[in-house]
Amino acid sequence: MESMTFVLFGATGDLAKRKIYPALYNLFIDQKLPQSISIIGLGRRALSDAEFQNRVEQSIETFSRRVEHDYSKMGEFLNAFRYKVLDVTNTEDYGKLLDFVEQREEELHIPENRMFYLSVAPELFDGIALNIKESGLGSTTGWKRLIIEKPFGHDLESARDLNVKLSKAFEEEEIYRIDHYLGKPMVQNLEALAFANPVLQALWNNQYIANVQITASETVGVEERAAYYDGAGAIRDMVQNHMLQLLMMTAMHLPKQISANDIREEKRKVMESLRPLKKEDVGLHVIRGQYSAGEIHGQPAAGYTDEPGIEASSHNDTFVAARVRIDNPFWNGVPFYIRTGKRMKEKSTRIVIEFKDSLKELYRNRNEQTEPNLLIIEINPNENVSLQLNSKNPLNDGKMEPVRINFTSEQEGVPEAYERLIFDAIRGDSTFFAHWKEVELSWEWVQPILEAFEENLVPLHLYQAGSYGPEAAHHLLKEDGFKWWLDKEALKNLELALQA
Ligand SMILES: NC(=O)C1=CN([C@@H]2O[C@H](COP(=O)(O)OP(=O)(O)OC[C@H]3O[C@@H](n4cnc5c(N)ncnc54)[C@H](OP(=O)(O)O)[C@@H]3O)[C@@H](O)[C@H]2O)C=CC1
Ligand SMILES: O=C1O[C@H](COP(=O)(O)O)[C@@H](O)[C@H](O)[C@H]1O
Repeated sequence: MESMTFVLFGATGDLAKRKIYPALYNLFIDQKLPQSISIIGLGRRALSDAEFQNRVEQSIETFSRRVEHDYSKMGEFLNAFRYKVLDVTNTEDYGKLLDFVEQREEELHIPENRMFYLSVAPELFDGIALNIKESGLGSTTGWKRLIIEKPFGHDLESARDLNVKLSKAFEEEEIYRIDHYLGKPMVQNLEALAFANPVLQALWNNQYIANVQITASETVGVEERAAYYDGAGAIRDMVQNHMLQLLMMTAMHLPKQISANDIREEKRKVMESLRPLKKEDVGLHVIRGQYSAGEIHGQPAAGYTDEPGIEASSHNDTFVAARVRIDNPFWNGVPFYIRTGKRMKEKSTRIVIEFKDSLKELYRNRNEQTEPNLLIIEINPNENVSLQLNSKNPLNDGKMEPVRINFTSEQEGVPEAYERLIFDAIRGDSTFFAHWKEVELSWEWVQPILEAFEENLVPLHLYQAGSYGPEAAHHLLKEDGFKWWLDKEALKNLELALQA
């Protein structure tokens, strides 16, 4: 792996502490960092190198999935870290930074390979990129890369504007837009599931699939992020990025080659085939919700408008469900349902693929009932793939019952999303980062929804904290003759039936 400099803007922030340092540490332990690496943390507050290294160590002790007890390893790791005060709006500071980067490159015999990680507020992204270019930090004889955090814009126009500004300093191939869902092992495994298994590959189309359901439900509420979340809502926070990325990963078709460009090309094709929504019709296909007071795991939970920092009159969406149509020959006629919400009954990110049930009538004529076959891909908190089939139970008079076959189970020591993504960026593999075209097409699809919400054209359904979201989200599927699969209660019933 090539030696490099890793420049971290926002080195004193929350994301650096909780995700980035633990990820770098685990990569180091697994020998997945370059032999020579100079890591330069930047922030406004004054810190010595020793104080900074101490903070990094504390963050690893608190947040890393593992800590090695061999202290010399920790010392070796921390030795790569230096800290510089830099106000991102002060152009002079970038000149000083360039001098320091070059000095470290010389000391450590590192070629001019420079990674710039922007872990700062999004309104600072474009200014930093421009200053990197103008200061000469970006003029390297090696490579340069930019890792950028979400959110990428606030709507279609601001995202396009940001992209134009970034592209003055970095080529598209040099920009790594993080969507941490793309770093989750089971999301990365979607590619293998659909493409490396001929049995599934043959069924991956509208001839066999009745509908696809993508759920990301959370039990947490707005927490300490009122200022950001109340202006973003579930639609910007989850749907525009994570949910549509999951949809792309599920609906894309076998590329000519398994390469970053070919996979991105297939994802782009999916987004280009999404049936656009008209602002006036958004209410027919999209459900908007907000949590009211309720109970989570037996504890009382406040309603959204009673949360600290949220106005009593807020109409912000904490829940969104939508029916998405993909107008291409593979998916014509197959609704994709997406659903995400805060303060719901359970934490569960999963994709359920419901297969067509062509034998249902045959069995119904014999007074027997079959359940549809389901492929269940659990992403978080459990990782699992299972298939639900019908089978006769010899202990129950040969009655037809659904059985589930599990293919994978939780494994110890699986790298976290940030570890995988930072590792990929270090070796220049952009497969699991969001390409600008995907981001732009996602904003294009979401834009009428933003406008319909803004103009209150879509009712805001209240749902109790600790529930499965508003009833309207269930009606959305009922209209098409379907239901949401495998909310935990349903799963429990299924297991009880199996045990009986
Ligand atoms: N935290 C999280 O879980 C997640 C965060 N993100 C994204 O990551 C990015 C960082 O978030 P987070 O770490 O939570 O933010 P924080 O507010 O915790 O940290 C912000 C960082 O930016 C630095 N900073 C602010 N202004 C300046 C300035 N003018 N010049 C130099 N440095 C500055 C701060 O340094 P100092 O205080 O020393 O000035 C601090 O290190 C954001 O884009 C956020 O949307 C994305 C997903 C999850
Ligand atoms: O990006 C975000 O994701 C988290 C949910 O992530 P997960 O990995 O726990 O599923 C969400 O809570 C947060 O609001 C959002 O910004």
